[in-house]
Amino acid sequence: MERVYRLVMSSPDRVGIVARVASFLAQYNGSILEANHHADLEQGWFFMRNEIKASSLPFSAGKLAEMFAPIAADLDMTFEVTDTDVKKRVVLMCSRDSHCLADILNRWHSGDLPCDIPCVISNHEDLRSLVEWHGIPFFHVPVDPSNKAPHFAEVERLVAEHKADALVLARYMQILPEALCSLLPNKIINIHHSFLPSFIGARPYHQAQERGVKLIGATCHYVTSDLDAGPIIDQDVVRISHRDTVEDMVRLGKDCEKTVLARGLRWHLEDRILVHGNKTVVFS
Ligand SMILES: Nc1nc2c(c(=O)[nH]1)N[C@@H](CN(C=O)c1ccc(C(=O)N[C@@H](CCC(=O)O)C(=O)O)cc1)CN2
Repeated sequence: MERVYRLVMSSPDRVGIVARVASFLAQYNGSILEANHHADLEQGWFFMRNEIKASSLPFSAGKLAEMFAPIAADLDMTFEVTDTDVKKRVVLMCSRDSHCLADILNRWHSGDLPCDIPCVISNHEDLRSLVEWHGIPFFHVPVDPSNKAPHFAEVERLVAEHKADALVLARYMQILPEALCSLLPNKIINIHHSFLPSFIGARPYHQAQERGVKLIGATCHYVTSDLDAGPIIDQDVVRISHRDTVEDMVRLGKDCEKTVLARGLRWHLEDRILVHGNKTVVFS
């Protein structure tokens, strides 16, 4: 695959941003392979994402960031430069349900997810064999419901030890403390098994059954200390009827959860998600 640098930007909206960035890249013969931008007129904010052919530039991704910094400063712009040759290190977290974890591991194993998975952390032993079949270290870190602090201290230690760039909660069923959430802002991805903002928290399918809804769904979102209220990355829904039990919903929901999580993770890995406040712009 062609090595690409990704330049992801956001700033107060003004005329001339696209021209300034394009002229800067053209000045150094930068070949733009993909360009996306969006002006949020309500917020007065501008979002932009460029993919640049790495071999067309006479310098590294780090030098590109250094050369672009003065233009960003002039535009009050925040920006990031990433390099497709540098894979993100994604630590997965799970509990007992295997479908989302198995799907992510399979997509990674087949090369469909361009990331490294340095380890998997779980509060249960159930999924060890699945993870170790893929040759990935599995860490069982039990939770004492009366004192969860040791669990999360060990999770933080493992996250640091494995130099995680992102966490994926693949049906991990514990609420992360603020300290852990703030370690990786907008880099902890959760798959919640409801169409948020409906049915936050535990047992959303039971809540759906109780409410008598005709659609269930899944939501991939960034994790914050506000439970299931972080920036939404992707969602989808499945039709159900009065004939469906909670068990039917669990079965019908699994494909939806897997698809939504995989799509959300891929977009994160490709730097396609820009967060502003509690909302996202996704250049899918
Ligand atoms: N800080 C955050 N942590 C988590 C979030 C989040 O948005 N912020 N998302 C979840 C969501 N989730 C599943 O999708 C989830 C929500 C609530 C609970 C829960 O109440 N768990 C209990 C323990 C349950 C058990 O031991 O079986 C609790 O933590 O007290 C679980 C999952 C994931 N975390």
